[in-house]
Amino acid sequence: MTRFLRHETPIEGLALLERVRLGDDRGFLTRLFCSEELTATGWNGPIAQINETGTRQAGTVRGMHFQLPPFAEIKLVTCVAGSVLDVAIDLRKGSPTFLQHFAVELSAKNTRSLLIPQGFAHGFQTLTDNVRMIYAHSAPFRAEAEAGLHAQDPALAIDWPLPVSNLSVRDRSHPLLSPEYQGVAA
Ligand SMILES: Cc1cn([C@H]2C[C@H](O)[C@@H](COP(=O)(O)OP(=O)(O)O[C@H]3O[C@H](C)C(=O)[C@H](O)[C@H]3O)O2)c(=O)[nH]c1=O
Repeated sequence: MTRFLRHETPIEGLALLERVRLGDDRGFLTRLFCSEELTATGWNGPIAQINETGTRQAGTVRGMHFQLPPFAEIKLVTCVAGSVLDVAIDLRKGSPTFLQHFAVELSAKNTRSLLIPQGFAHGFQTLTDNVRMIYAHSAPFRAEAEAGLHAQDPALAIDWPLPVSNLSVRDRSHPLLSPEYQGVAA
């Protein structure tokens, strides 16, 4: 029995996964990752890292992050406490959906995860206090490969549901996109 139902999004390669919840009188079990199943849905390698973030206040935005090649990464993003608006932006050079984004609510309740291919920037806004996020990464963290877009860049036109707050110093410093920006090799 599959534990992940894949839902396509308007952006090719970016998939919304519904993690099937197995319940009984004690509660439930859902899988956060399954190499057998996820290979078929786009995760084509080992997990290099699994990270957790905790965010105290609603309205906080983390992002919009990506790693440059050769450390570009697939990310599987899951919310295990609270809820967020999760956003992935297509940065793939030549993509027909270049610079378009897809936004979806991830929450501890809705058992959704976003499977984000290489060539995308990722970020989220917390919709509740005390959010916990789990990320599986297909590439190791390399500070020298870190890059980011500004979450409030008018060129991205992301409609954050709450007033944006608590941007990190680094996230506040991401430059706005120039009209010449071509994206990243996917
Ligand atoms: C990603 C990462 C970061 N770090 C260090 C670097 C900084 O000193 C510190 C916080 O990193 P950052 O400010 O990039 O963390 P977030 O802003 O919460 O980024 C996270 O949220 C956004 C939405 C994402 O998409 C990132 O993948 C995810 O890491 O942890 C590590 O040591 N290892 C790692 O794998």
